[in-house]
Amino acid sequence: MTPAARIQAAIEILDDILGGRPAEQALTSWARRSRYAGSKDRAAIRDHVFDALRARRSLAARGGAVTGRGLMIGLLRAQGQEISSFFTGDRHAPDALSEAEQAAGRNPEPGAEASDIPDWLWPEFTASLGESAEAAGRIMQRRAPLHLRANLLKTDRQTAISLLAEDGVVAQPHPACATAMEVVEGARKVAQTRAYQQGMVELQDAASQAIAERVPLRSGLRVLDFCAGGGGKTLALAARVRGEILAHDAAPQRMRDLPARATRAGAQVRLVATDVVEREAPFDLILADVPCSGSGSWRRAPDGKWLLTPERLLELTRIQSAILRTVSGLVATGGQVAYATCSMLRVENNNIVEQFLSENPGWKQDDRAQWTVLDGTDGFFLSVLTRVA
Ligand SMILES: C[S@@+](CC[C@H](N)C(=O)[O-])C[C@H]1O[C@@H](n2cnc3c(N)ncnc32)[C@H](O)[C@@H]1O
Repeated sequence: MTPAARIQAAIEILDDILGGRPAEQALTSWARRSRYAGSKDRAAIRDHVFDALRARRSLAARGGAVTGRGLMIGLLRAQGQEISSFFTGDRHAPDALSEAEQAAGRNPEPGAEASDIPDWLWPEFTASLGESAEAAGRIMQRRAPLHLRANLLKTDRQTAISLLAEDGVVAQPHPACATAMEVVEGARKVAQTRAYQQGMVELQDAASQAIAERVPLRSGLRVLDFCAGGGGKTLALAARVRGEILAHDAAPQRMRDLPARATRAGAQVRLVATDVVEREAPFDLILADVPCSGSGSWRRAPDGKWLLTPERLLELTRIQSAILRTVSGLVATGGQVAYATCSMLRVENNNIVEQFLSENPGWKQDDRAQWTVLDGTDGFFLSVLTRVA
């Protein structure tokens, strides 16, 4: 496909997404009906679509319309590209710009629009990030870095970096924690490397790894990952100890790949169904990596930023408080709960913990940490709570 044909494909997919279809489904549906597209075409089109979605609001201002065409015109303008060399009207290329399209478009307004944050969320976003809000918004307009975790059950970070290099992937240590690496070259080759296939490295954001490193874990503790999902943090915890980590999720199908991933990683993980969690209690340590807005990882799933509503955010905070109450009943005196989100919003982080502590005087907070996109990671929050009475 020519560069112009890729842009036309991105326009069609963006229109599908703007019509309400989730981004991944829209991309898959386009790929199914466009068998002529090779893997490089699909990757380039996906990049266009995600670049446009991350900065949807400011690009619509630049391009003059909230349509696939408007966003791609805005994207090319933001990149300083010559639009007429792609919008030619030739076969498979987008139609040439009309006079109205040439005249439309403006620079985004400073604040929420230039930072690509919905207006309703801007007060909460600025209250959460303070003076860094606009800088954080701008960072989130660009792609997230690719991070790997060295699996300490099988290797160390430096050996992993050397092994990856042998297979054409250049990675360097990331300062967030001792296992984290950032891929600086060869990102698309990671899954083919021996280090990945032999379970020496896992794909995982550096702050997600930093949470697993900071949780007060030691061998011999009874540990439950209560919201295990695909098991990214379960495996990172399991890599730190001898003995098993128990994994639970209210949607157990989310954990379906976890046993195979654990075997590949050499980790001991046991899945626990919801109806037997209480029978397994009390635990010494529970990680509650609760469902959240995902505002810390909107670079990876940018349609989440535009689909979030005030009502959904409120509902999420209620779910978060309810999960924290549930897990607090599953640890004995002296036991700990590590509450975590991949959000940068106060309402899902400090506010939930403060409310829990005010309602539960037998608990105290022992540790708290926050990572934002300004740290070169996704945004994450961790609070370690101890049952003292
Ligand atoms: C942020 S994700 C977990 C990500 C995972 N820990 C990781 O590192 O890959 C939150 C998970 O919580 C689960 N969940 C939602 N409500 C829950 C509940 N009431 N109890 C337990 N898990 C729940 C969801 O199914 C989802 O898999």
